[in-house]
Amino acid sequence: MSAQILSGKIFASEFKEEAKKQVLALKEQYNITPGLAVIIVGENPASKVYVNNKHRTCEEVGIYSEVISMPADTTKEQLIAKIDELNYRQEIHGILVQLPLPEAITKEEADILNAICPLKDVDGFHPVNVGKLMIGQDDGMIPCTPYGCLKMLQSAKINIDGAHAVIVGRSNIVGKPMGQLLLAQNATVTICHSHTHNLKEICRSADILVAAVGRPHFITADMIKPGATVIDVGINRIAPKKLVGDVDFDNAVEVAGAITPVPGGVGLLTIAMLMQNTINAAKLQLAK
Ligand SMILES: Nc1nc(=O)c2c([nH]1)NC[C@@H]1CN(c3ccc(C(=O)N[C@@H](CCC(=O)O)C(=O)O)cc3)C=[N+]21
Ligand SMILES: [Mg+2]
Repeated sequence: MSAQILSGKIFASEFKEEAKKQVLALKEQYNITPGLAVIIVGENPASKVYVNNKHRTCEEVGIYSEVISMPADTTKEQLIAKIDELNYRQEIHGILVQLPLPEAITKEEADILNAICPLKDVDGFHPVNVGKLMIGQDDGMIPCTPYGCLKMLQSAKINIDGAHAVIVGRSNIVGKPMGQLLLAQNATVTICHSHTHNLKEICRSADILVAAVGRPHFITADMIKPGATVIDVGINRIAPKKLVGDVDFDNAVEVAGAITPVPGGVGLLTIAMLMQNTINAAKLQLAK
């Protein structure tokens, strides 16, 4: 039997509808429009596509959005000065610095992201928000991709409590926060990576398998337990117009119980949750 396809398009439109309602309610009750500022440094073509998608989605949901383009030779100090300006602007509730940064300032990434006020950190990358997620304090920002994956699992009524969740990949953006979120929902969590022994056997014991490796077709059908839920977080551009995930979808779909496609999967959820985080940020700032 072929797996249920977990369509990012359908879940994202559900989450965006929820976001729209909250935007209207904020307007009605407090006369506030959530505002998002996205900073893009340099000329990365993929980044431009993503930033445009974010801007368009803001319009769709009713969020005010500003895209701030800075030249590739922007210094760390100039970028932090811009972030600081946005930290102080009341109508901006969320700040996102699009990654990757140009090579010249890649090494300063931590200092740059730490300059964002944690209350406006809609990526959830600031150490304060990472810490809040770790200790289960629910007034922080949750990174958009894992947040979207969790919301999708809940919306699809896939059991998390007591399930074995195996995450392949230990990045700060996906693997680690995904593990914390699933743990908070009472999953038994295993995080695997490039040094893991017996990867295939561990993956095969997963009820929920999250692939966030960054290698095309890394997860093959023989690594999947029949009936398992497979979430593919990979976005690998293997040709100018050809995007594939980390999962060998065509074969995996015959084994899994439910599976996300690429494209049309988790990427769309990521943007939808950025909308939700901007709204959450506006609500948090209202309370302060
Ligand atoms: N500070 C920061 N925050 C991010 O959240 C962030 C970032 N930097 N840098 C790059 C990654 C990547 N990312 C994606 C967002 C949407 C899609 C998406 O919408 N994908 C669609 C279409 C993709 C396409 O066709 O190009 C899909 O999968 O169907 C993908 C990837 C956010 N990122
Ligand atoms: Mg099947």
